[in-house]
Amino acid sequence: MTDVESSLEFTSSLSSSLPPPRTRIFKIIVIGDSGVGKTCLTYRFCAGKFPDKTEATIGVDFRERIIEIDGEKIKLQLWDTAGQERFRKSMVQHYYRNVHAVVFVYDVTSATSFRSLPAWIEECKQHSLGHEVPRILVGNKCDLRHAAQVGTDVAQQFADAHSMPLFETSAKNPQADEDGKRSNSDHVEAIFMTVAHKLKSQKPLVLSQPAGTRDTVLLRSRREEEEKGRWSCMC
Ligand SMILES: Nc1nc2c(ncn2[C@@H]2O[C@H](COP(=O)(O)OP(=O)(O)OP(=O)(O)O)[C@@H](O)[C@H]2O)c(=O)[nH]1
Repeated sequence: MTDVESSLEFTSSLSSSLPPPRTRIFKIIVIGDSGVGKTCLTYRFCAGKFPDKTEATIGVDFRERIIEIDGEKIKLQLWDTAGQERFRKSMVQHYYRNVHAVVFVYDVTSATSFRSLPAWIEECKQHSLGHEVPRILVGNKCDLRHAAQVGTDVAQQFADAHSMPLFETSAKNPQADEDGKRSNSDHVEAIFMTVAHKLKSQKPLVLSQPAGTRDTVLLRSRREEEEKGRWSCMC
């Protein structure tokens, strides 16, 4: 055996004895009034489609997706929280524990849901979520443009005032942009990928199973569960 061969053999036996790389998990909470489309947005990102039917979230639903950025697999754990006060009460403390990012959602066809945003921001503040936690603002249901009550300019002003990027999107209908290439469904992807890129530069906070082993299976089985029904928790 040559020196090169023996060194290759050594390297390969070394790498097989090293523990497999671990996947970082990031918890992202999605909040906003009831009916703005939090379930549909998270489902679209994790299951790749608009759900056939939804019901008001009770407590919280979890959805997960593993994505790869710059060669590293990271897991986004989306907490789809209940918008209705009566379904939130017992859970609120859990929502805000160890949060890595927040997605605020309003419905572009509901001025009320937009007016509620300061209250959602205040709730975050009361649970000690500082400005170091990345936050983004999402105006959903853009496929219903004709019924819009919240203009982009007003939403952008609000986003700027709170130092958040604004995305307007539709969890439902991909609509071709003027150039005919991009669509609102790309925005759903872009929204969570933007968050992921921000999180990627953070230190590992929670470690899960080795990448590419149980996580993938877990994700698949959860997707299957999504197909069958809901997977929720009221803790
Ligand atoms: N047209 C349109 N309808 C949407 C869109 N997203 C959600 N919806 C509809 O809006 C309704 C509420 O959607 P959900 O995703 O359940 O809303 P939610 O914010 O999770 O509501 P809670 O669980 O009560 O907090 C459902 O009837 C959805 O089909 C969208 O982008 N376009």
